[in-house]
Amino acid sequence: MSQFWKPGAEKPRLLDDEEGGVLFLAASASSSRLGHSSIQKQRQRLPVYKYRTAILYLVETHATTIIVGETGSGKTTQIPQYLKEAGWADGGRVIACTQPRRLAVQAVASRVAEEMGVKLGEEVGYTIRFENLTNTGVTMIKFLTDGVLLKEMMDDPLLSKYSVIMVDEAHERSISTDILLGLLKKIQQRRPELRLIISSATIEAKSMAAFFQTSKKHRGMEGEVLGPRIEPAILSVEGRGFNVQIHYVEGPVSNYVQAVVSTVLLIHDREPMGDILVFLTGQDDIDAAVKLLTEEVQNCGRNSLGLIILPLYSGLPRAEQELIFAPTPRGKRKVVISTNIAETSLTLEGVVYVVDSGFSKQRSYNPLSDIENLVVAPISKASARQRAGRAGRVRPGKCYRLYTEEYFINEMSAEGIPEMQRSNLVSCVIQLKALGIDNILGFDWPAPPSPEAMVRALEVLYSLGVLDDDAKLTSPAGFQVAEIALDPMISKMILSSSELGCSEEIITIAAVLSIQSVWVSGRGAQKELDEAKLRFAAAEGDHVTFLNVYKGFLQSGKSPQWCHKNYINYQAMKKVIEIREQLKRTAQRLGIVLKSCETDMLVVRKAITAGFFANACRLEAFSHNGKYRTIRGSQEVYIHPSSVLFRVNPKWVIYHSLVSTDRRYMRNVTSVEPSWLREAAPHYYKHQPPSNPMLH
Ligand SMILES: Nc1ncnc2c1ncn2[C@@H]1O[C@H](COP(=O)(O)OP(=O)(O)OP(=O)(O)O)[C@@H](O)[C@H]1O
Repeated sequence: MSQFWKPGAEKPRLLDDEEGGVLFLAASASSSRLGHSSIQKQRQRLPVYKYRTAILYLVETHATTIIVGETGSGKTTQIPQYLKEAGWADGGRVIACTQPRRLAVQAVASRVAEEMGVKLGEEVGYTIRFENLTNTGVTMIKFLTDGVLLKEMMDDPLLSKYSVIMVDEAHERSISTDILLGLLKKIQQRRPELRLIISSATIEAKSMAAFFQTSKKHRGMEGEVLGPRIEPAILSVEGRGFNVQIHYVEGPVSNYVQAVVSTVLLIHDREPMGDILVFLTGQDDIDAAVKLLTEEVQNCGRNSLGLIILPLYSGLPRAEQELIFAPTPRGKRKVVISTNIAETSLTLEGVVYVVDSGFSKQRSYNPLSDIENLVVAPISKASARQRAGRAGRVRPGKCYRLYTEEYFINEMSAEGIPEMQRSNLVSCVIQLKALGIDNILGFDWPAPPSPEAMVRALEVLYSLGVLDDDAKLTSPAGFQVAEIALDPMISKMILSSSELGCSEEIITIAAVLSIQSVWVSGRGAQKELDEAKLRFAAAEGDHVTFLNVYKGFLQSGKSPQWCHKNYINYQAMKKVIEIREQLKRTAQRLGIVLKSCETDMLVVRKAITAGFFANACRLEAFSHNGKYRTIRGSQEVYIHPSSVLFRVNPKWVIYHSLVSTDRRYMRNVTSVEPSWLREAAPHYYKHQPPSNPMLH
């Protein structure tokens, strides 16, 4: 291992072997078996405990408190409890703590309930989309995603039941977090008694403080200043849990999936027991790594029984995701191979080793071409630290970075670019409109998006019939699209399917589009996979092919063997069923009639066009290599090799998303008629007169 790996120069800041040993022993038993007094002792050992009084004082006296503390210092699990102990949840008030990700919401809520010795869903609860485990009048601490808190604002614009709102992991700067920060600043001006805590491991505290600095004081009848101090307080929590030794590769890695597999095997062969958490980019990488690792373990005659290999990504069914929390059986080692969904707030008790590929899938958006891509891109130092922080939470750990130390120091950016500035803003604008924010261009953002991106979003929403001439939500379509709370293009497709009589089919398609892929993307079986796809392939394209796969899955009695035989990802299909059920409930709530069009795929394609007309492309005349151009923006794009329309190259297509590798590829493609585009969005294509060759 020493030839490949070089220990990092960074010195451990807190390493107390004796204490580590004690905690290790305690935590190696499942924490549910820990006594209450043990848990209380653990709580008091966390670095944040020393700051309890300071935190409570600052929250009492300041409208906004910014807390910066190393990962594992105890911010997420402890601060809400301190607030509750200090009375902030008295009188029916609620303390909210937001997280960017659902998995973290559930995990942290159940940990805090356990620490408080209460049943989850009572004093401590959580809400994520489609799932509310709280008890009104009883729940005092509520964990929720920032997206859910935004949704709550639709019914209660001032979030009046909350006394303190803690926006956790603010450094992630997801679109929802940024919208939330902007809106909370507004709410504070109307509700001086509301307290905000912005917490993160690495946040740029000064710029965040500048954002929350407001000159507007709350004054009483006599002009006296009322309420807490309006300039934000900044508190830095020193110290972290346990030491994490960082190792870097000596030279750049050419294939990170392969490198991940070799590193896991090396750890398994040479390092003492302890689970491994690997960070890769997405489902395809993860599936490939799981397959490769399983084969390696079997082929090399290693003790395969010793390794439990678990994938983790958002497209996995809940039950599968939760396997990562199960205690590792004695004598075995768990390897969790994950996207960045496990990057923040999660504590996996057994994890001692982290392997960091240095990459993640990130959105990138060019407002001039109006093209949004999902690209595999290098992570920031902030992310790298979060990833390393998943080890060393209940005992010392090691992190293996698949990049060089020089790269980390000199080339990796300190923070990621806020999602707001690298995304298509269609969903963001609709959310703000639904919350009654009319002057979107003048909204006070923590990091303003480009005006071009805003204008593009307004234009698409207008063409989708979601906004009217005054840029207000239309009724009922605009409000319904906002209520469905998916990508507005998908929501519009669902609404149109109701009129076209194919909502059953379109809801299935919407569910499939919400996961990364229904196919097994293993290595070395491309030919078999292609053959399997042919069995389901529909001439109309990928969307109708998904309907064939779904039908086949139901006819097989949802059989895992059938999936295996047909190179279909069984877990993904279970997730499709799960999401489909949720969408059905939403559709019913909105009064959408669930109806099947049976075999009439023309209406299905029309409904898809009604949502995705903005993603239309035309095959270039005389193109022999399948080159398409987008209608708006005239960008060069190609059909992705995974599409059933690859090499078929119909003249007109629409796509669901783009990925960039050597070229820009369209994923999930369906052939359409140009006349449907004009029908679906006359405004959007109004600059493309009938005489324009692009629309013929
Ligand atoms: N489920 C759990 N099982 C065992 N210990 C846990 C669990 N959850 C939290 N802890 C302990 O509490 C510590 C603090 O966790 P917490 O999530 O509050 O930290 P944090 O400062 O918010 O870190 P991060 O920024 O990484 O979320 C962990 O390092 C760990 O020691």
